[in-house]
Amino acid sequence: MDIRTVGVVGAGQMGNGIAHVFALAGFEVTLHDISEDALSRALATIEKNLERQVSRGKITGADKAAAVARLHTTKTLTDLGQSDLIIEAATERETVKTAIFEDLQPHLKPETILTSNTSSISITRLASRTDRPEKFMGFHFMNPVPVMQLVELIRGIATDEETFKTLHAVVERLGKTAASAEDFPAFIVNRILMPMINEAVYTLYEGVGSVKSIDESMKLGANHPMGPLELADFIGLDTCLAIMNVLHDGLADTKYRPCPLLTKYVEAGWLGRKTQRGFYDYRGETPVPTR
Ligand SMILES: CC(=O)CC(=O)SCCNC(=O)CCNC(=O)[C@H](O)C(C)(C)COP(=O)(O)OP(=O)(O)OC[C@H]1O[C@@H](n2cnc3c(N)ncnc32)[C@H](O)[C@@H]1OP(=O)(O)O
Ligand SMILES: NC(=O)C1=CN([C@@H]2O[C@H](COP(=O)(O)OP(=O)(O)OC[C@H]3O[C@@H](n4cnc5c(N)ncnc54)[C@H](OP(=O)(O)O)[C@@H]3O)[C@@H](O)[C@H]2O)C=CC1
Repeated sequence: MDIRTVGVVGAGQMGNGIAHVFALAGFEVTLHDISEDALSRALATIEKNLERQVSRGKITGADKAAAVARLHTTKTLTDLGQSDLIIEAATERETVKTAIFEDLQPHLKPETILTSNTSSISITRLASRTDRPEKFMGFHFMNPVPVMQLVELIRGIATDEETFKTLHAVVERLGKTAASAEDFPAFIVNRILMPMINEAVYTLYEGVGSVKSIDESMKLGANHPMGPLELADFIGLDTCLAIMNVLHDGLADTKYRPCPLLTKYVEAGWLGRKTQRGFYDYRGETPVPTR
């Protein structure tokens, strides 16, 4: 199937990155969010990140202008109905995602492919709540989307070969690399990455190290580009906790138990960069560790 028009649901950090790379690659993109604020912030972020690519000589000013012209926003979910491809990138909560697909369904063309950018939730279960499980897939981008090369492709039990091939070709058109993962909790990247982040939070909780020493250790001692706590703040602590809960519930192994300190930060509303406070406080000039 030839994909030309793309509807992105959720204009948070992933939704804006996904809209950015699709518009730059020549797709017509409509970005939806329930909040007007989120839509304006997303457009401002996309403009800033495109400008950064222009200033580093990665794209031209004309590429940027053309990408911006291909970007549309809406608060009305049904405006996405005529898209060839839907990418759901709303909050990591199954009830939120299921409701979005249910609301969209009556307005879709029969051939529209549905995908979710979920970090962890069962693709088979999300697909089973739609009228087209054979045209449903996990389409997992990494953060920051304009920079990261990988896209995980996750088939549900009913996903057909044509859908897989179509999305594989879309990933190539974006200039990214696809990796196939089976539909088990958190797939590949987060099955490995999130327990490491959770272990870093336990290391902090048990007083083995401070925020600064844990992050410095992993940056300088293991050559990670960001320390695990800095990365957790970057991803969003609510998303990290949601993924750990899916691993814990789905694999029924105590090794995936979310650290109580991670739960506490989320309960405080300290969700990381997006709320300006997490393992670091971002309200000043430079990030200050909170422990
Ligand atoms: C939770 C999930 O479900 C799955 C996930 O996504 S897990 C998270 C996966 N992501 C990671 O692990 C990210 C780890 N961190 C990194 O790789 C790096 O710190 C980083 C790429 C984010 C930033 O790198 P840095 O060297 O500190 O910063 P900086 O020099 O400003 O940026 C590096 C490059 O990225 C570009 N860049 C950074 N953010 C960007 C953005 N949002 N948009 C466009 N370009 C961006 C910069 O322009 C720069 O480009 P050049 O190399 O051409 O100069
Ligand atoms: N953060 C990361 O590093 C990665 C995240 N993901 C996945 O991407 C998805 C989005 O994550 P992320 O962008 O970080 O989250 P954010 O919290 O940044 O953004 C989520 C956005 O979805 C909006 N939203 C909530 N409910 C609805 C709805 N019913 N309809 C439309 N929009 C809605 C939220 O609005 P409001 O704020 O008003 O609630 C918010 O703007 C999640 O499934 C996450 O697991 C995948 C890869 C990496």
